[in-house]
This record gives sequence, structure tokens and C-alpha cells, in this order.
Amino acid sequence: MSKAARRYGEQDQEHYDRPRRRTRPRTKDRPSYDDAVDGTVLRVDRGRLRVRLDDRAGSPAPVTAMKARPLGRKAVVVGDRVRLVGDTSGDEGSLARIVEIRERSTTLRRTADDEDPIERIVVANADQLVVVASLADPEPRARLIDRAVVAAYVAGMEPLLCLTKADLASPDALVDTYRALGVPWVVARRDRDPAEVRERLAGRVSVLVGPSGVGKSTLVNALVPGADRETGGVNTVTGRGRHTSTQVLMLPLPPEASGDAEGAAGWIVDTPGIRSFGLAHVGPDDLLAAFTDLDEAASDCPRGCDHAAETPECALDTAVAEGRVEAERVDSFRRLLAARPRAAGD
Ligand SMILES: Nc1nc2c(ncn2[C@@H]2O[C@H](COP(=O)(O)OP(=O)(O)OP(=O)(O)O)[C@@H](O)[C@H]2O)c(=O)[nH]1
Ligand SMILES: [Zn+2]
Repeated sequence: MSKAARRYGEQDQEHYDRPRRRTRPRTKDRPSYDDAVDGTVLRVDRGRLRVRLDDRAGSPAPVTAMKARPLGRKAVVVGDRVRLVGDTSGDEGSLARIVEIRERSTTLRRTADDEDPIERIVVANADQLVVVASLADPEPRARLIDRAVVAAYVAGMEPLLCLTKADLASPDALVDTYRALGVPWVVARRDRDPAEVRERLAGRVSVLVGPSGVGKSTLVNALVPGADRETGGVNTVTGRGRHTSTQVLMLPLPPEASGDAEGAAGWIVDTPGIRSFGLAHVGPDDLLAAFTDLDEAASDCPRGCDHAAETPECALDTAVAEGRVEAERVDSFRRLLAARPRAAGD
């Protein structure tokens, strides 16, 4: 078949697939939304979205909005940059319409579970993943931390290790295991102002993740006075807190704390209900992409190499033997690789 004929064939197919409506020219069909305003989604609550408008510096209160027709079934998530029309006054009872979702720079996914078999995007456009782990009570779980670090790399976000309850134990041993990975870290304890953490969050959109009990809410409350995150309030039987504490929520960091102008202080996204990340579709080479120093050596690997320590043909071992890459880096990469499959209890 000639190229032209094939193209004709495809066009034909398209017409065949959509016979119901006569198609009018797209430009005339679609409203231009010239008067749309820009905003960021801070919270999603049963189809209603809370959106902070960019040009409403004087009034930080978000407006309520809903998804409009043109978006179809496309989900709007926390962190999404959107365009709104309609009543954007934010007045009691007002409802704006989201007509466009801007292209996402990053997407963080959570793992499918029994209640929801679909792996969903939970946060868009965040640039830092703060992996919160307590140094004691409960003990840090290396595998869980590793999985979160993988999730960060795959989402295109930078990981930051935040080690809490530093009043109870030293971070030295744990920090040692992440040195080769180059993951930055900070410590926090509830009886001190989290100045170091705040510095790391300045001007960025950071997602906080970590299992229940590590002191995430305590930290959020210290960073955002008035956030009122419920602490120590999780039901040990169901593993759940109140409804409000299981919701993903984006909070502005107070500008005065960082000394920056409005908007530059940064944002944190609390993810209380998220227990694990979608790593099912992460292949060895997806993770390798985050290890730019190993990338080249691995190009000598046989096609489809899983780069595991047990794989004799893996070129990473040759590269280590020849001193082209650091053994520690390969070990760290392989450790993260091994953390991908979901283990029971994670
Ligand atoms: N010793 C010590 N305890 C802390 C520290 N930070 C928090 N805690 C305590 O640890 C418990 C859990 O803290 P939360 O802030 O509720 O932890 P969380 O990670 O939000 O956990 P959930 O609310 O269950 O999701 C609470 O009893 C806190 O008081 C700390 O720096 N040192
Ligand atoms: Zn390999």
C-alpha cells in the first residue's frame, strides 16, 4: 500500500469509528476561554476541587471548582495547574469550572490496592519527595525508604530523607546507607524548630510521605502553624484516622518563615492515606536513568539485562572491575532495584 493510500485508509477508519455526530471544524466547536484564570489545585474532595488562584495574592483563600465538560474523564489531582472560568469569586456557594489542565512536569503515583485496583496519580508538578522516617519508635524500615526513593526518581522528583525523632536515636547508621546514593538528608525533633527542614523546602513543592507514627503531622504542624494536622490520632485497628487526615492536601508554607515574597516560600503536600507507590511498571532501565554515572557502562549490557547482582553478563560488574564506576553506586542501584517488587506489609 502506498503511503497516501494508507493515510486515506486511516482517515476512513476514523470516520467509521465516530459516525454519530457530524464533526464541525474544531476551532469553531471549542470556546476560546480567553477570560480563564490560572490556579493550582490544593485539594480534591468528592468531585469538588479547592483551587488557589495565581493572581489572588491578597486573598489566599482557595475557590471551589468542578471539572468541566472538555476534560472528559481526565482526573484532576492535587498540584495540577489548571485554568478556570465561571464564578471565580470564591464567595460562599460559588462554583468555578476547570476547563484545562496544564501539562504536568512530574507525576507521583500510588500503588493499586484491594479497594482501588487502578494505579493512580496522586500529586502532579511536585519537585521534591520528602521521605519521612523516624529514627526510633517506630524503627526506620529501610525497604520502605528505598521504595520511596525509587518512586521519587521515577516520578522525576528529587528525594529528601527527613529523619524524625532525633531526640531518641542517632541518624549516623541510617545516613551511612544512603551516602552512596547521594540522597540529601535532614533531621528533625519535635522539641526544636525545624529550621533545617524549612530551608530545604523553600521555594519548592514538596510531597511528604511516610508510614503512620513517624511524626509527619507533628512536622507539618510545626512548618505550617494552623495546619491543624491530627497527631497520634490513628485508629490502630483500621489503620485510619479521621476522614480529614486521610486526604491529600497541599499547604502553603508561611512566607515570613523563609523571608521570601508571596509564593516563593514553597508548598508542602501531605499524603496521609498513601501507603505505597506504584512501582509495578518500573523496569530496570527506568531506574537506571536516575543513575547517570552508570548509564554509559550499562550500555554494554546484553539487551534486556536486568542488571541484578546475580546476572553474570551484566556489564556493570565489568565496569566496577575496571574502575570505570564505583562499586558502592552499583550496590546502591541494585539495592533500589531489589526494593521494587512489593513485599507483604509494605
Ligand atoms: N520522641 C519524639 N516523639 C515524637 C516526635 N515527633 C512526633 N512524635 C510523637 O510520635 C507520635 C506520632 O506522631 P504524629 O505526628 O502523629 O505521626 P504521623 O506520622 O503523623 O502519624 P499518623 O498521624 O499516624 O499518620 C506522636 O505521639 C508524637 O507526639 C519527636 O521528634 N520525638
Ligand atoms: Zn546489566
